[in-house]
Amino acid sequence: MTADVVDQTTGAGEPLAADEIRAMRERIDEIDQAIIDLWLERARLSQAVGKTRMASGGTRLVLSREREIVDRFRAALGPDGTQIALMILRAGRGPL
Ligand SMILES: O=C(O)C(=O)C[C@]1(C(=O)O)C=C[C@@H](O)C=C1
Repeated sequence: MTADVVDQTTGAGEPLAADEIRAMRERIDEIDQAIIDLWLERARLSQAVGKTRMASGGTRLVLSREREIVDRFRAALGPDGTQIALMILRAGRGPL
């Protein structure tokens, strides 16, 4: 059953629940920003590694290293981890 008055922004049916949800959302927003910042920092580092390697006459990619990264994400997060790792890698080195 739905409460008589549902808070529009949180979707909660009671004021106390709405307060709790707002507090948890604050932390969720902080975490999301940290993920965005780390994502961008990692992409910049990945591009710098690629430039350094290619300037030294090396290869654009190191697939054994990519496999290691995909394996780590899959071991920690399951099948979603594989997808996340592939997106993270693409953000740095570009599409294969
Ligand atoms: O670690 C490297 O050698 C990188 O170039 C970085 C990175 C990555 O984004 O993690 C990117 C491309 C390579 O194929 C492997 C890994």
